Amino acid sequence: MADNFVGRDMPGPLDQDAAGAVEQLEEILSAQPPILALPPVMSLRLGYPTRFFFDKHIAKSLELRRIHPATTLLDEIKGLAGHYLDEFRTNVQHTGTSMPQRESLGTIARNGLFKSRETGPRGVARYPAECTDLPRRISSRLFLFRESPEWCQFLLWGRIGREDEADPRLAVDEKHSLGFPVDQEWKLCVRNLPHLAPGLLPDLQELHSRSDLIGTWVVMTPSAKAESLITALDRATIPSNCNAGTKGFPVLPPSTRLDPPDSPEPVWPTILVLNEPPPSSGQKLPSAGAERSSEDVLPPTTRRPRSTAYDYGELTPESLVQLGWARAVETDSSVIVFTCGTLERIAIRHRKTQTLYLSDVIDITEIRHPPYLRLQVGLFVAVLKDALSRLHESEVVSPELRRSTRKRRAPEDDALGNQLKRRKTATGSSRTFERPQSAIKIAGSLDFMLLYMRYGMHDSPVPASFIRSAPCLVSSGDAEEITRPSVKRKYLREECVVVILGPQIGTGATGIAHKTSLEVFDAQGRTVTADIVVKIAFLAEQQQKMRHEFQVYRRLAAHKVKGVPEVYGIFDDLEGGAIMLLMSYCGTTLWDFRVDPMSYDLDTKASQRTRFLAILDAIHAAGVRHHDLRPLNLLLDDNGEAHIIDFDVAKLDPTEGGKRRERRALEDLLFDGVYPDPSFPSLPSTIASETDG
Ligand SMILES: Nc1ncnc2c1ncn2[C@@H]1O[C@H](COP(=O)(O)OP(=O)(O)OP(=O)(O)O)[C@@H](O)[C@H]1O
Repeated sequence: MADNFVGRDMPGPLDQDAAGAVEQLEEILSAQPPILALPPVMSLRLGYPTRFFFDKHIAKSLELRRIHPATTLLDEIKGLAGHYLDEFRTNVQHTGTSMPQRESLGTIARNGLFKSRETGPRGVARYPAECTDLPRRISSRLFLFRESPEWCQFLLWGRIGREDEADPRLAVDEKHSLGFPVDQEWKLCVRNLPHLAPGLLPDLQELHSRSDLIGTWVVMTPSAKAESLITALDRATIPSNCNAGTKGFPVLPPSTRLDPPDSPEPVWPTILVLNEPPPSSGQKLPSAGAERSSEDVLPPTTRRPRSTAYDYGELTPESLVQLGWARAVETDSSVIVFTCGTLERIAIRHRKTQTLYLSDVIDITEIRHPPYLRLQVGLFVAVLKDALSRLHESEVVSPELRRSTRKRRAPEDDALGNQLKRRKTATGSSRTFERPQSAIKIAGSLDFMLLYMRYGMHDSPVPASFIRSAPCLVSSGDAEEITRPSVKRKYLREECVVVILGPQIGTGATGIAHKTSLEVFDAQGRTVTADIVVKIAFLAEQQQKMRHEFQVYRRLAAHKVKGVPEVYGIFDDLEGGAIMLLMSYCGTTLWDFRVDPMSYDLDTKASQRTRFLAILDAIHAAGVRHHDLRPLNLLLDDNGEAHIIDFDVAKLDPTEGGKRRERRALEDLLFDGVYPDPSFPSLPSTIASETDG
């Protein structure tokens, strides 16, 4: 398990004296990394992932405003590696240390080639994951475990994010970072850390609790285009406006969010040449606090022909920088590495001046001063040092800005991925959700929606415009299918449903679920609100699943089934990319109510178990089989009322035998704690067609 990564000494030659040890280290770090070779693939698009939807909603104070060259950055990083190697040289404690084996680099490369078995960014990511194994061991030994006789693998590198798994058709993926080993409960794995430098343990624990992803790596597959993008990054211009195209919208009251500060003692002082405030974004916003704008709301004029169409943006130097920057804001990283396995650039995000400082281009297999692996040692030390030095500065930062990425992880088979294998998560908020029917009723009759994001790094400068594409099932249970209304040139404020997305509460195969506040005006002009849940789907398959799920809810609503979410419709993003299912909040999952986090025992009362079975009977009576009954889809609300959610793989008109088997499976789950591994999403077998008898 995760513990394996800690304290695993690499077998090495006999003890060294100080000079010999350093010499051996230098030799290891001078080795040239192998050349990356990937299996050929048919077509991969070097496009901007659909996450650009979220990037349009980054708070103004966190946006990228300026790019500046940092010609001394590589020297700074090289100097840092040198400093810690010198310290190692003078530190007598290491006598008796066995060296990590240089040969391990040899085992990953044959004839100077690193052959990745996988394709796309996954294949490229294997390269740093394995080639930087030694630099990671060495940097953690030099910086964190100064007295250790071992070269343990404490720093992990990999990809996270099952919540929006890497699109296999894309040749770029920005979700890579450093991380620490964790235990089953996602706590920093502190066993076998007796040699941690004094006083560091609480800091590491705090760092891990705030952000378990350190640094941002944007990985592209190697190609002439990827190389030209990396080369041209310093010529990228900042677009004056990359927000949604809505105009005349109401502005939310100012947020109380505090943005994280930079380190008071930057690891890269010579590169920070700018001290003046960031240039303005050039965008004119309506005056703040204009809760009720006198202007009409104007939907964007440039629209995608079909809002459900999933399309990648163009990957240009501008959008590549934007991609890395947005991810760094999300993970609160100061360092962004752009790599395509052949060329690389290191960038520093300076928060105060909203500036990205860009290093010179690094030719991975050619660079000699410093050699690539030595540069990596300095880089990893720099990333850690910066993150730790910012810890005490950012104590005041609102916990809201802490990342919401510690949700369901993508288990990839690299070191970080393996330990990140995790169930989908509900935050188990104690907040009580209200659901005044008046707000829902009014919203049910409106077709135009303004979406604001307000959580973490998001504070929409401009809301996105959405149009209804499926009806509210509460206003009319047996709602007719609606054709998407045509978009009007302008809307009065009272014609708009305002939704303000809060933090994620869970993720799954269909999309990302958020706590959301819904606001509309009533007939008297008063604002009425309701707390709801919104599930967002981006990819074409997700959207298809979501529309199927809606059809299932329609059937359930027509049969007046209680104990399932109330559904308030689907809205499509006018500028493309996303569709959203609006529904009622159903509480916390049984998984989160486990008696003991280490066990699979569920904490339910007899009456709740009976109620879950009664809900399933009603679902079956309506002619629906759920096909995915797991503790993550069984919820108890604040009043202890049972709910069954997640009908994206449900089937209509199932066989009697299928229904009986599903009921027995639910009984097993509720009474005997027998259920599928919650780490994994709906298994293909559960989606299989209804052929059973
Ligand atoms: N109406 C709701 N009320 C409360 N929490 C919800 C609601 N809908 C979704 N969630 C949370 O979000 C998580 C993911 O939602 P859901 O299961 O609907 O997504 P999915 O993409 O269909 O997942 P799966 O991969 O299991 O099919 C749930 O496990 C739950 O924690």
